[in-house]
Amino acid sequence: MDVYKITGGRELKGTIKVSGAKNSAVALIPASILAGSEVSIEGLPEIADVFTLKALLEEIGGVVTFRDGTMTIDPSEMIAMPLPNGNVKKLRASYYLMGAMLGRFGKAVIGLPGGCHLGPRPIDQHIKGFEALGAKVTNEHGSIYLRAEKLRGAKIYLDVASVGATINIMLAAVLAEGRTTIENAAKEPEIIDVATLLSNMGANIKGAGTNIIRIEGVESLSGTAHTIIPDRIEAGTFMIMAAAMGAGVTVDNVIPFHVEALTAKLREMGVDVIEEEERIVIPKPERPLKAIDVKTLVYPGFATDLQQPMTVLLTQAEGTSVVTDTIYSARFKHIDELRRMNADARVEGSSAIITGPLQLQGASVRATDLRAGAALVLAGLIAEGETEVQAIHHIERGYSNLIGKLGGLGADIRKVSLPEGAASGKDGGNH
Ligand SMILES: CC(=O)N[C@H]1[C@@H](OP(=O)(O)OP(=O)(O)OC[C@H]2O[C@@H](n3ccc(=O)[nH]c3=O)[C@H](O)[C@@H]2O)O[C@H](CO)[C@@H](O)[C@@H]1O
Ligand SMILES: C=C(OP(=O)(O)O)C(=O)O
Repeated sequence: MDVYKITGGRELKGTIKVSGAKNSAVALIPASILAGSEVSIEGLPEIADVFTLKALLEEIGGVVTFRDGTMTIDPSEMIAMPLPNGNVKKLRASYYLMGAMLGRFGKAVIGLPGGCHLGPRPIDQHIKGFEALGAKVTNEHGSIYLRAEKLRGAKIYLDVASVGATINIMLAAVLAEGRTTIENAAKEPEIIDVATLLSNMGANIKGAGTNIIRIEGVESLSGTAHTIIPDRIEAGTFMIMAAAMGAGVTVDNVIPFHVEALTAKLREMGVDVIEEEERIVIPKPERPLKAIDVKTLVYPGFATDLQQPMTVLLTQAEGTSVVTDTIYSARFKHIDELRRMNADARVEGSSAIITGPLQLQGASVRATDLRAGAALVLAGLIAEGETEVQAIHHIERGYSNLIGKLGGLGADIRKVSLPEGAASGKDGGNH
């Protein structure tokens, strides 16, 4: 079993480079299924979710290479192979295979997806969209079966502005006959990135990034080359780490506009955030930081994916902070682990209440999901003594070379392989 061991208390200093966006990557790779010829995507992060999607494309007959962050995918020999089990269960975003395979083949069988356990993660809006386009959708023995004689454009109103449903409906609609309108569409930057790839493949999409997306179906799509956007959540994680332990940190390869909600909140805490064209500089913050309230919202609001690392930073702020997650109200499993590390934090309904500042203490803790893992790494960087973070497979689904990147800033963090059952104190099992 692999764990991260962190000796806390070291200042972070220097430049840290952000990788390509996980939440774009996991949609761009399935989007390649729709092309008639080779697609290449540059700047992909080397994370478990990307390797799993590569394996899934190979399972359906894709010829895929992945070197130095560039994936080339030849989709021409792909077939509508059912994918009820195995790799599809390893990530939430395997649900994008539904839209892409339905669009290309008029059918798909995809096992219900995995991903982080953040409470219920329904896909009813995806299904509503597929049905509106003319697909018959059934759930048989834990797999979603999608079949369509012919997909026809439709007007679809999303009851919730879901990123996943917006992208999945775009994937299914680009080759459908006629016009599709997605109303109350989500506006996240990853949606624009996917629409850009599809447009460069020959799709006709207007309005991505606004709440109404219009798609005119086309006959066919062809291969293209695309460079992925930077990961705003990874960038935000590093900004929060810099606010907590930085002595002058530059976060490189970030679109400052994408992290504005976080920037505003850090400034409210008293952290100086300097925005440059593709970089953000955080000089050593003055102490004490101020307590603040945070509410997660759909983009451009404060991202739910940054809520967990933010709660750790707030243990270092003076006063009481309230963090409310309106997207995933149960995304607080890391709070119990933080309490083990001496944090004064508790959960009430969909909020975490944190009082600081308190000296965190190293402990053996377990990542319950991806961003909980990043939060615990941050807690380890702050804490006095050694912290062992278990279940790091969650972290490696979404952060590329985290150890190397933080080590480059001066953190004392290493990955250690322990014999099964040898982790300190707690069990390290999978969920
Ligand atoms: C709005 C938001 O912050 N979305 C984030 C969420 O997206 P993720 O794709 O997980 O979630 P969605 O944006 O699809 O869903 C947002 C909300 O709508 C609900 N829902 C979704 C689909 C559906 O069919 N029915 C339904 O009720 C969800 O339960 C959730 O409360 O996590 C992703 C990865 O962590 C992030 O990239 C997204 O930015
Ligand atoms: C929860 C996340 O990932 P996923 O939706 O892929 O589980 C995340 O990116 O924070």
